[in-house]
Amino acid sequence: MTELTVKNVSVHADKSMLVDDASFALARGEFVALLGPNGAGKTSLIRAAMGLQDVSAGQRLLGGADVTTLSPAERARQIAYLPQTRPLAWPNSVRDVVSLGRFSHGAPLGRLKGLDAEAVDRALQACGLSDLATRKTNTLSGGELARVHCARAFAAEAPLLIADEPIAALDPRQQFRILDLIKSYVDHGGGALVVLHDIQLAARYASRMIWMKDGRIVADGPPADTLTPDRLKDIYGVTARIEGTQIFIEGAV
Ligand SMILES: Nc1ncnc2c1ncn2[C@@H]1O[C@H](COP(=O)(O)OP(=O)(O)OP(=O)(O)O)[C@@H](O)[C@H]1O
Repeated sequence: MTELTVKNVSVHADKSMLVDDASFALARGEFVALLGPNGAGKTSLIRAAMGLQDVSAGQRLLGGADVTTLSPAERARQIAYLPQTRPLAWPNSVRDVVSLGRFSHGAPLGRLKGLDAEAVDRALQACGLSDLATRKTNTLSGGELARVHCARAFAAEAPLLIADEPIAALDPRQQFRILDLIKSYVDHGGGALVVLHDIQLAARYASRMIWMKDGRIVADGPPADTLTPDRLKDIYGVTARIEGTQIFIEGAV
């Protein structure tokens, strides 16, 4: 079932067109990679899709309802959002940060109980953080912190997840770990839209790739159909060879 539908959405800021007539849908059971060069409009599009950014045209439907008619908590119960910038101003414990994922369920501040506490425990365990639950977040490595942010998103136990560059600045093992966690979430019935700059990893994990350039979606489909040397040349301005699942980027055009 399609949970999130974006129809002919455009976003302007001042006189600039950030997103131009974009349409896509995200359903449960899909791992969708959103790709495109810096400044293509990926973050603007996903923020618009969730109703966090005003649009100049188009519709955003979440579970059939216009997102703008849903409260922030109602939206958060349906879409867990892992933004690109994830400030943690205070050195809270890992468990407290992951618990933030339950606020959309009305969980109170302080120690969580019952179903909320169980959801936090499940998210900590899924992300391999049970042993780090009492650690302060300012003592963690970048890879551990990335897993904390994932766990916070998973703790919401929302049917959809939107993650904006969740593997930026992580080493290869940590990148696989995060993408494996998202894959497992999808295998268990979630739907994920993930902004990625690593084309190879996107092709390996995604069931669908949405390609953006200059604010427009220029292709949307399985890697086998949409990942081509011509696409990489058009979108990123690079020459590339593709052999099976291997992508060899040879240089700038
Ligand atoms: N509020 C704003 N006012 C003016 N321009 C903006 C505003 N927000 C974003 N932009 C511009 O819109 C363009 C698209 O930005 P966006 O963050 O959506 O791109 P992106 O594809 O997510 O980029 P990246 O891969 O670098 O994160 C950029 O050129 C950015 O400078």
